[in-house]
Amino acid sequence: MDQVTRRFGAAEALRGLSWGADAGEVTCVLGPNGAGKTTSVEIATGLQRPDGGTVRVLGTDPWRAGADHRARVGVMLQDGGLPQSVRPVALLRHLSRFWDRPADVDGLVARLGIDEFAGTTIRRLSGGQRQRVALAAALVGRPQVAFLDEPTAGLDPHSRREVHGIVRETADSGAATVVTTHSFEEAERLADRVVVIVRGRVAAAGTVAEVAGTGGLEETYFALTDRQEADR
Ligand SMILES: Nc1ncnc2c1ncn2[C@@H]1O[C@H](COP(=O)(O)OP(=O)(O)OP(=O)(O)O)[C@@H](O)[C@H]1O
Repeated sequence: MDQVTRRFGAAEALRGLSWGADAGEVTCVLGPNGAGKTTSVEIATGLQRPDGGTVRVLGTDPWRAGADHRARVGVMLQDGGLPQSVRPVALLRHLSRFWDRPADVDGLVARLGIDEFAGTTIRRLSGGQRQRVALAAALVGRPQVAFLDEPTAGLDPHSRREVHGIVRETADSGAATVVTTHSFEEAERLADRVVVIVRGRVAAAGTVAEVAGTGGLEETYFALTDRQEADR
């Protein structure tokens, strides 16, 4: 996306935001609460329309994109948006039928431990369980681009490890894989590239080594965000 702006009333959520993600790479998007990460993911997936700037995903404007484009883009949002009264495996099987070559549902179910709560409706799942179903739902169509909004937030260590493996494999299979996170450890472990968003603008972008420099990602992050806070 290039020079994207988005305002909500008087609040400028995105103030000329420009960043990209390449195929075959994990791009981790970091930034304080309210920086604009979710807004930019929702714009990139066509769920919100930007006020200004240019957005292209697989060469297409996501706001105007049709079903063919949307079938090639996987998205996991923070609040899930899953149907509440369905059981998880039934949901994933149902979704998998939208694609000619879906992912192996049984494999995803086993890896994410979804079989342990297969008989429970989504309404009654714990937060972390629901999140694992939302991740599987985002990836079941083997998307060429995956937007995963805080996929590991609140997950237990085993689930987090499994999600890291799945994210890596998604990128290795060729997908541009965008992951928002508040975890430096996660970004350092997973990311090929890092984008730091502060108050609706990109404060730093590049490989982990480029952004982290000699001091490490955490130190760089605090230097960038403390400075921006001081600029308010
Ligand atoms: N629908 C809306 N109406 C009004 N303000 C909104 C709306 N959506 C987002 N905002 C505001 O836009 C800014 C960016 O929010 P966004 O959710 O993109 O942040 P974020 O970086 O994803 O934060 P977090 O780390 O908390 O998930 C915030 O100030 C938020 O209050």
